[in-house]
Amino acid sequence: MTGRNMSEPLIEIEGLVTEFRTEGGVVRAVNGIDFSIPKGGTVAVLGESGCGKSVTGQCLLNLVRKPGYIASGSIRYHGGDKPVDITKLKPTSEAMRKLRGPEIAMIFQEPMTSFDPLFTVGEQIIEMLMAHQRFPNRREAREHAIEMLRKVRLPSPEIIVDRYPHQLSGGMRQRVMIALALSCGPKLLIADEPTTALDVTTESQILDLLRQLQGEMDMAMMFITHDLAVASEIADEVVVMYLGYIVERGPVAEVLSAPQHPYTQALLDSIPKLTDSASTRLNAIQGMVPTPDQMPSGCPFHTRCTKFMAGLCDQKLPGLYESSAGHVARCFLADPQFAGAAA
Ligand SMILES: Nc1ncnc2c1ncn2[C@@H]1O[C@H](COP(=O)(O)OP(=O)(O)OP(=O)(O)O)[C@@H](O)[C@H]1O
Repeated sequence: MTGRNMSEPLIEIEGLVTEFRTEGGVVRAVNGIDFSIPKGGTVAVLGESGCGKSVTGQCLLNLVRKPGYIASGSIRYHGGDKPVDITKLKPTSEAMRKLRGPEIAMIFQEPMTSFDPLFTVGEQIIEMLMAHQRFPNRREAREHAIEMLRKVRLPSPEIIVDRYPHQLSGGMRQRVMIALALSCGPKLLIADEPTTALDVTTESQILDLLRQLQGEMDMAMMFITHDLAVASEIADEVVVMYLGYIVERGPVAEVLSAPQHPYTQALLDSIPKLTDSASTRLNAIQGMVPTPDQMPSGCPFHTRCTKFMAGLCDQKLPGLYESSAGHVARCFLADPQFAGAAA
């Protein structure tokens, strides 16, 4: 995190709703979410599979594929001369192409999806740089490509630049994908589970690398993960999603030390602690995330919640209640008025 003013937003998401048309009808994958990503800061978007994290990332790049679409809400980007609402741009427009890549880049769990197997990694970085007119000729673009490979701490970048993706190990490919994503100097990097497929040592090296590059390049990050430990390592703020809703949001230290939502508490209980003995059983969250076409009434989490209150949680959707500055949770138990009445 750089020393800049954390209140200066790079991205402001307001009331974002994303739907998919399916045979069974319209389902909502993202359900009216609001959050900001500060310039130079890192926000982790956390939740189990199917909670809407990746779709949120796709919305920021205006890349939601049919049968999906952004139904309402706004995503304001403040990285240029004047703010632009990404949801108002056509996905194929010139304006969107200028944002996607050079301003907002994305990395994924599986680097091979980012590469064309028929071209060397160097050629692919050079293509990206030439497409966005970053260099007058390919020779200078190649120099920059080698520089980027060096920046992601790859050994012998002058050799790796001429390698094909399949000639590299998983960890190396991940570094090359980061080099490709960062080659145009984006102001925001969306990282969608980039370390999930890696072993623990490589994961920790890639997280360190991302943190260092973020500081060097003064870049914001939206880090999508199902892993609370990873979120705690990398993020300043955390947004916890469940079935397309934000159920808790706040500074990472606050959310982890004083989680307000039973879902966040359950996620915390399900990760191993250093003090656990080898025989300690982890408390997996009971049941599974329902699909959005089977959205429970009331609170989306009530069907799995250990603190479920019949007649309330299954009837009414809780609002977002603030427990401390900037820390909110969508649970009646976090409502100071409710807590006061129950006491
Ligand atoms: N192509 C699609 N067609 C229909 N529904 C979709 C499609 N893509 C996503 N969805 C819906 O959006 C929901 C959220 O998906 P999303 O990929 O954002 O979840 P996620 O939290 O990122 O989980 P994962 O880590 O498994 O990707 C899914 O449960 C699904 O109902």
